Amino acid sequence: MVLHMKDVSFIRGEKWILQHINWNIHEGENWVLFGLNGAGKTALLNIVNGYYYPTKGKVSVLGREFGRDPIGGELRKHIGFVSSSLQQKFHPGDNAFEVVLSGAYASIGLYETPSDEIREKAITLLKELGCIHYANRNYENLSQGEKQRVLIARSLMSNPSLLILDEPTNGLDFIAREEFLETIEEIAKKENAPTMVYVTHHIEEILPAFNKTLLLKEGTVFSAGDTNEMISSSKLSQFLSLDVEVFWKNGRPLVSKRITSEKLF
Ligand SMILES: Nc1ncnc2c1ncn2[C@@H]1O[C@H](COP(=O)(O)OP(=O)(O)OP(=O)(O)O)[C@@H](O)[C@H]1O
Repeated sequence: MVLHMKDVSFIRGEKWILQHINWNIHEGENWVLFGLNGAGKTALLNIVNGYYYPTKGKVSVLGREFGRDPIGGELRKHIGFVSSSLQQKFHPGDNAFEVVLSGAYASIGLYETPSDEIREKAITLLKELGCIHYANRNYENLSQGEKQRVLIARSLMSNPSLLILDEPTNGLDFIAREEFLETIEEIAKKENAPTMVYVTHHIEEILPAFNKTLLLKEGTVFSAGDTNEMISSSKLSQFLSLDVEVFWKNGRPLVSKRITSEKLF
């Protein structure tokens, strides 16, 4: 089991941000975590990463139970994390190669001297992700799309068992987004691919590899299961409290608000 959450609730101040979350992720599944702004996605990810401790309930990540086993840097080495929120954290002056190398240590910044093997691995990943030609450039000067590719290479340095992609296409233009999604699809097809969790509020980004979806609404699980059942016109209309239609093209969904015939004329 990659993730096991049983009746997890989380309070901040007076506000219950998450309530009664039950979520199991098995090996071989890739999940979309879908929810509108303020649904609690970031809070849920922070619990998975061990940054927040649940107020109630049980959480196990990669077989380690929070509260029983030590959770920290060691666990985080097995969890790849790609989020544009990470981008501001790197030290000014670090180049793309150094950012990728730091993934081997799950650290922000490079504090150890990487072995030749680690350097080779970073170079291989930079090549695979099409970023080798800007490896020596200052990370902070790269475009959003370039930065996100570098972050994926960084996240794969430690061969993670779980890869979390937190709204990874933020700030990408259409072409950069589609290229980025192709890369994710390729990672999913690899032997020993990590289990992936893709967090988004954009339905059209749901790739065929993501066979499971959790719909999170106001801090609770609205529904969870096979993606084709979750991302259907009827389910999403209930979830969004808006009459919508879902169309599938090349294994990817598109959603639009249903227009009544009265409004057409
Ligand atoms: N420290 C806090 N104290 C009080 N409320 C908080 C705190 N942190 C988050 N919240 C609230 O909890 C709710 C869930 O926030 P969260 O950031 O997890 O949502 P999200 O689904 O990631 O949203 P978005 O898509 O906008 O990033 C929001 O209403 C937010 O205002």
